[in-house]
Amino acid sequence: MAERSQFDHDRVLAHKFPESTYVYTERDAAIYALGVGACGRDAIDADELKYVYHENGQQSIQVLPTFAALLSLGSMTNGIDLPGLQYDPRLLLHGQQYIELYRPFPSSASIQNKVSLAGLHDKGKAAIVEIETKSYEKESGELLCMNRSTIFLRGAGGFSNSTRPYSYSNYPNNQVTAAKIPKSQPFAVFEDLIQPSQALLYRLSGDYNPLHSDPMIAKVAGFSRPILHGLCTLGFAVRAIIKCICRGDATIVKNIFGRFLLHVYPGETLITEMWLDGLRVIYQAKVKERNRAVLSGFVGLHHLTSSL
Ligand SMILES: CCCCCCC[C@@H](O)CC(=O)SCCNC(=O)CCNC(=O)[C@H](O)C(C)(C)COP(=O)(O)OP(=O)(O)OC[C@H]1O[C@@H](n2cnc3c(N)ncnc32)[C@H](O)[C@@H]1OP(=O)(O)O
Repeated sequence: MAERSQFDHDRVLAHKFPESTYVYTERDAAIYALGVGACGRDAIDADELKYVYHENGQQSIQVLPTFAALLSLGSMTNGIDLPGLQYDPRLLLHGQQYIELYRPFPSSASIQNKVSLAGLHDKGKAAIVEIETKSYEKESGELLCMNRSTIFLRGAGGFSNSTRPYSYSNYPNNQVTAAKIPKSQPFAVFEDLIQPSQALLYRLSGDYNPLHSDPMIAKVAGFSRPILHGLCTLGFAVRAIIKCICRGDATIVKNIFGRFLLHVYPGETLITEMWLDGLRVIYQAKVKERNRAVLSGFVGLHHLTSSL
């Protein structure tokens, strides 16, 4: 545990994160799409070929909305650097991700990321850090998306007074809350196999955390073998929602929230259950083999498709 004397609330809140740049091309968007299982069951999938190939003579490939999460990764590849917060990077887990999309992504772009601290919480056994990243297209200066990434640092809690554990956040509590899963039958269910090599493919999109590829590191972190990236699981679940609820039209996705409840092993089967609640899709993803929920959240839509 970090020593209490090292924690200085004012210093932490005054901390400035460096801006980061992220440049991507169509190739990156296609590798990402394959990494989250697009066309994984059917190489000519009518809803998904457009994410990996210039189908029907289209000028550029389309970009999945969850690609937005990669933009926030750039600011964290060297770890989370907060004054007074010490943690073992091998025990880091991704806790939650919230994404707001302001317009569809171009198939290639140069992005400027502005990064800030959105939250910090002392949970005793763990510290929770929330990082907000606003991503602007360099050429137009337009804001493309906002990501809020919640990082769960096991063993790094206890840095504040235990009778009044430190908790700070700079956004409304009701903006992102764990989704309440309805008791009713889901509106739609989608089953997908996560290939045994999925994490090895997904990491090529920029998250090279060895927790997802190195058996020894995975053991140190408490897992029997390397686990799947949380954002890969999120990509699978949102792709299922785009297929089943958006009828393949990803442009109607407005925002995305997911809480990672439990790790996923590559090679497992993911079942995504979806419920419609107005313009919000509540979802839960379960691992079939262990019958355990691993991810839950919501996807907000601009409108419903006419065929629903
Ligand atoms: C783009 C940005 C990228 C960022 C870098 C990411 C790098 C990646 O390479 C890393 C990954 O992808 S890791 C893989 C994905 N994540 C996971 O597999 C984690 C799955 N979840 C768990 O194991 C547990 O929920 C666990 C361990 C997280 C929590 O379980 P418990 O220890 O049992 O916690 P619990 O006692 O239930 O709760 C303690 C307090 O913590 C809050 N909390 C719990 N789960 C949370 C979660 N997932 N996210 C945020 N907060 C969470 C609880 O609310 C509780 O607080 P309180 O007592 O105030 O209610």
